Amino acid sequence: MSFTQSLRTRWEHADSLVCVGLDPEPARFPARFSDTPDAVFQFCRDIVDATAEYVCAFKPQIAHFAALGAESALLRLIEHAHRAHPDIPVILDSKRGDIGSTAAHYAREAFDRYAADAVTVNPYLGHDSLQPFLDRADRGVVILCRTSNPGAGDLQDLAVSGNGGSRPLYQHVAEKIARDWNGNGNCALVVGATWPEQLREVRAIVGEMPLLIPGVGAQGGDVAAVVGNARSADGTGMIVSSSRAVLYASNGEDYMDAAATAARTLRDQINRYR
Ligand SMILES: O=C(O)c1cc(=O)[nH]c(=O)n1[C@@H]1O[C@H](COP(=O)(O)O)[C@@H](O)[C@H]1O
Repeated sequence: MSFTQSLRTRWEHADSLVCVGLDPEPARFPARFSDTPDAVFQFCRDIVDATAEYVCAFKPQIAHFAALGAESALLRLIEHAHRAHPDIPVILDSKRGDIGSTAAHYAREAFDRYAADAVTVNPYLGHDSLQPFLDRADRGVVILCRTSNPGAGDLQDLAVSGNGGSRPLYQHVAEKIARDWNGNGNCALVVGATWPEQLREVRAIVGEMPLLIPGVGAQGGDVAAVVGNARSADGTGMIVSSSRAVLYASNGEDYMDAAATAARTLRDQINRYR
């Protein structure tokens, strides 16, 4: 089943639009992991198992593993997620973007080495730089559009002209991808939860395309505004992602229960508004 199909199936069967982001920071792990050599894998595995019931996707962030030299933990974590929770797609967050010949290696890294169902990428090198990802029709290509960070507008809001008018670059990106780059139907866009107005603009441009929406929880995005502005016509269309607010809901012995409660609460909050 393709990424897009498995996402839609999971939205329906789990009745959840929540994605749990896996951003390991060992200094924030519960004390029981302090002498555990394989702490990164074990902590993330516990979070995956504790929250699986409440999510439509998992999103491991590659730098959080690579900076610790923990690529093997990332590999085993994705393997575990596929084996234990085969209906839940895994989005590798690596925000890649390079010339086509190098991009082909990044696509193999994400889809073949790590066996991710989808990957985040940066569109600013242009269409050919994403072609190796787009060609993998069964996998998802999740493309940065209007990011959640405070400086997102520095470049993404610059006015660009085309089609007889002028508009912000992120809107041009959204239209280009929806109209020209999504021939395999495997694209999704990243728009931060911290920008509800821009979410509304992007939804109006892209129709039913899935939006990955990070920025609720630790970054303070408002769930009601996100859902009101970003849901698709059928009340889905969103992968609302939270990392730290779920992972580090407790650093005590109850860390799994606390993470499960945080994921369930977010699911219920989203469902109230859609
Ligand atoms: O692509 C992403 O996932 C992403 C895009 C974006 O615009 N903003 C953003 O925060 N992210 C990622 O989403 C996660 C957010 O983590 P929390 O703020 O802890 O929920 C981090 O792993 C970020 O790298």
